[in-house]
Amino acid sequence: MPGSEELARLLEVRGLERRLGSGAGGFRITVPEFTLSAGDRVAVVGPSGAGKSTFLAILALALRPDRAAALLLRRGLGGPLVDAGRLWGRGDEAGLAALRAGAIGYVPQTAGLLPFLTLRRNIQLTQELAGRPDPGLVEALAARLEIGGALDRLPGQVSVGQRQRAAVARALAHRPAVVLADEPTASVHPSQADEVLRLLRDTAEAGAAVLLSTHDLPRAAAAGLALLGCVPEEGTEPASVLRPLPAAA
Ligand SMILES: Nc1ncnc2c1ncn2[C@@H]1O[C@H](COP(=O)(O)OP(=O)(O)OP(=O)(O)O)[C@@H](O)[C@H]1O
Repeated sequence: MPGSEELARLLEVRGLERRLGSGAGGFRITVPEFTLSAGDRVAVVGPSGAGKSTFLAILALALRPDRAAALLLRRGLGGPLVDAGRLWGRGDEAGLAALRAGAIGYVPQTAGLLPFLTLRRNIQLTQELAGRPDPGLVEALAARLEIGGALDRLPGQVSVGQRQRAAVARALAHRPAVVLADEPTASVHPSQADEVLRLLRDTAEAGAAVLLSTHDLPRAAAAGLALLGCVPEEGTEPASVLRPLPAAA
């Protein structure tokens, strides 16, 4: 019988590797072991170009790993751990799409909103794909992220910060088990950045796991996030490894 710690585990990675490009112009990222459980809040930190976005894109199932001894995701507490590595291996695009839609909320670094849909429709999209419509939650997220007045505008008609906050709302609107946010506070005003972090904290307290990347180590540490380092490795080619870091003093 699995223990309660195992049942709370929402994401599990072991022996993961991905290479981008080749030779001196290439890059390799390795993740020996990484897990996220319900309630976890983790910040990936590291220098620019160290591989934070690549790591998040792999976990979001947007980028295929070259090798993964385990890449497991759970759609929610009580559900089974699904082997995404096996889905990649057998080219099961429908299975991967269902796992992305049901388990993951992803904020890409450049927001990734569809330009021909209003902010409201962009946010509703994750609810539709997951089969969890909830117009009240769209309104509540928009109000909290201060984009309520912009919901019926297109992404091209709002500021970069408003687009980024809409991307955060879209990633949370379907109540995913795992939230992956690539620098979600990079383009927003400092007071709104704190509110984004509070919203992600509340999301974790409601039973999700939250992993974000950031260059703002002081804000992440002050918000009580655990730190995961994307650490450049010495060697013949540019490479990084993901390792837990001690809590910042
Ligand atoms: N297609 C590619 N071919 C070769 N190298 C690539 C490719 N795409 C990205 N890279 C390299 O992979 C490394 C990791 O990039 P990534 O965007 O994941 O870093 P990051 O830590 O998120 O950076 P930043 O903090 O600046 O956003 C970089 O050194 C980048 O130059």
